[in-house]
Amino acid sequence: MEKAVKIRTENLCFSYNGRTILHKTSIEFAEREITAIVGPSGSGKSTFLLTLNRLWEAIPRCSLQGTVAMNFDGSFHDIYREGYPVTRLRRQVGMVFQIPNPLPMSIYRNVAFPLQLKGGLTKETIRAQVEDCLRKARLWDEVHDRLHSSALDLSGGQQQRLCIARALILQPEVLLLDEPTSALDHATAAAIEELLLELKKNCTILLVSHYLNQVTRIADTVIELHNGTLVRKGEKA
Ligand SMILES: Nc1ncnc2c1ncn2[C@@H]1O[C@H](COP(=O)(O)OP(=O)(O)OP(=O)(O)O)[C@@H](O)[C@H]1O
Repeated sequence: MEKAVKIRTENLCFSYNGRTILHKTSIEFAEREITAIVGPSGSGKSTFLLTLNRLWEAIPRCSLQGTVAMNFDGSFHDIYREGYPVTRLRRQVGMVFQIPNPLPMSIYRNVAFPLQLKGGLTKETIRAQVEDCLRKARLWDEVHDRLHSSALDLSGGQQQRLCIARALILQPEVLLLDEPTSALDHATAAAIEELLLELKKNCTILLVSHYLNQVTRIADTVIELHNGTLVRKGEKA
């Protein structure tokens, strides 16, 4: 049976300062799969991820045309439709960046604050969920005795895992991961890959990766960014 579609782009075009990065990209991503996005450095993979959560809107002189629609609650929603709440989108679509971006606050608060912002939960529930996400991201053992020290003092690989934990805390339906294991040793990267395989039971995962072995190990589908357009590997742009 064909898998349901979670994300659909239609004629998606994107440019920075008049320079076209994505050109008439129409593609679908299946629900509860890991799709790897590959392609040469500088081809626009990270940019494509930004079009799926509207984060590019903070960058000056960018322009986007076309449609990005996601299936939430059984029907497709155009995420750029006037009135679609960005706050809801950010809860539904989590992201881990290529360069870790911990906030200048404690390890604990970095993971807890999206839940604190959402509100309505007891301190105990938040604490339990923070621990769960730090364990899933394979960071708990290294930080459980210094949760209230600054996240900025963590190593690059620890910061990367912290950002994975933060992305998990709201249980997003879509997870965008830009080279999430680039700063990790082999064993930790393998543990994160296992986590992604576990997460895809409930989550649609798009993974930008330069590691062919990783892509082969965990991706259900491979999409290549070629001449500004995303195509399934093996298809012609
Ligand atoms: N904020 C920005 N302003 C202007 N140009 C940008 C900006 N961010 C990225 N670009 C340009 O857009 C192009 C695509 O960049 P992007 O980071 O999306 O590529 P990528 O495929 O993810 O690269 P890599 O594999 O090296 O991470 C590059 O030429 C880059 O210089």
